[in-house]
Amino acid sequence: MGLLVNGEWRDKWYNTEDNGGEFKRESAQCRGWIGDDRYPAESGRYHLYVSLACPWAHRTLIFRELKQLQDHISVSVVSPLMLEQGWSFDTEQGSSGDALYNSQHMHQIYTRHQSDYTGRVTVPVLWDKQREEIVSNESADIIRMFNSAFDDITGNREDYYPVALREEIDAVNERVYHTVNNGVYRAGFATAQDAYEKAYGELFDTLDFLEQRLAQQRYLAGAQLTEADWRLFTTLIRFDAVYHGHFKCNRQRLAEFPNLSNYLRELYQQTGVADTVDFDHIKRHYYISHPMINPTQIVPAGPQQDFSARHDRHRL
Ligand SMILES: N[C@@H](CCC(=O)N[C@@H](CS)C(=O)NCC(=O)O)C(=O)O
Repeated sequence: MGLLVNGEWRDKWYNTEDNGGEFKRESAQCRGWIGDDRYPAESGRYHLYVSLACPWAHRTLIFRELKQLQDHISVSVVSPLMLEQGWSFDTEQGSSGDALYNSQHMHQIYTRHQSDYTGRVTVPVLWDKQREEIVSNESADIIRMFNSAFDDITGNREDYYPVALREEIDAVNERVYHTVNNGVYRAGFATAQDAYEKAYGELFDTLDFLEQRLAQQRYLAGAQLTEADWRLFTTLIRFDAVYHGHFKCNRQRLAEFPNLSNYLRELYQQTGVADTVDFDHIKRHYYISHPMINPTQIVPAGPQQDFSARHDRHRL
């Protein structure tokens, strides 16, 4: 685990000391947009680098399924283990290999984009095969592009960010991002008790709020499934297997929230979504890649979960 400094890899963990023990996530640096002059929407031109373990990358894989982009955007999957060299393409550990350049490590993709790149080497990455550069390494942007940029190519016009619901979606996203998506990391990577307790408190306040909301409406922004739901989904699906124990988010398990757990099963059962969920990668990534949290690197055998079980969301 580390970062690039002027194109050189340095093996270094997150610095929480300068922030009173709080984990602060760096902003993504590459923010290009499909549909702009540089990056026209074309079938076969773009490639996604993802980890099946990573909740941010997971969003992009879900949108690739929902928007039927599988034949238009190719994918490489990194190994679940993020160790001294960061994300790797170790096929023995479950990576698909780098389909474009046969690289060994993800940091080589970043230095191919910019030889003196400085910053963390994160997934997902949307890569332009023609210009040989990163279009975007921000999942929130990538799913917005996937939502509409390729509609003329696929003919799929399903809209997960409809104009009429944007204000509502943006408001939910804002709270869910800070307190849930990033909230579990703020709890898990905290190196001071008060920083951990703050993240823990905010996380469960938001889960209580969402549980209430889902008692009255089927989805986060109302009667229609939107981007806000998919952004929450990738954290919820990992909750009991990883965040509850490994990140100490243990006031209760997600399975103990009746509405959230039924809602989670409904989302999991949408066409194509179950294929994007890989608990082997998810569990091995977190429990092995963070030795300061889990020094034995033992991967827990449980919990037993069945997301294909019946849900009750039709009642709303
Ligand atoms: N803002 C980014 C965050 C992505 C991110 O932090 N990914 C994690 C994996 S879950 C990563 O690659 N971390 C490596 C690191 O921080 O060095 C996004 O949403 O796309």
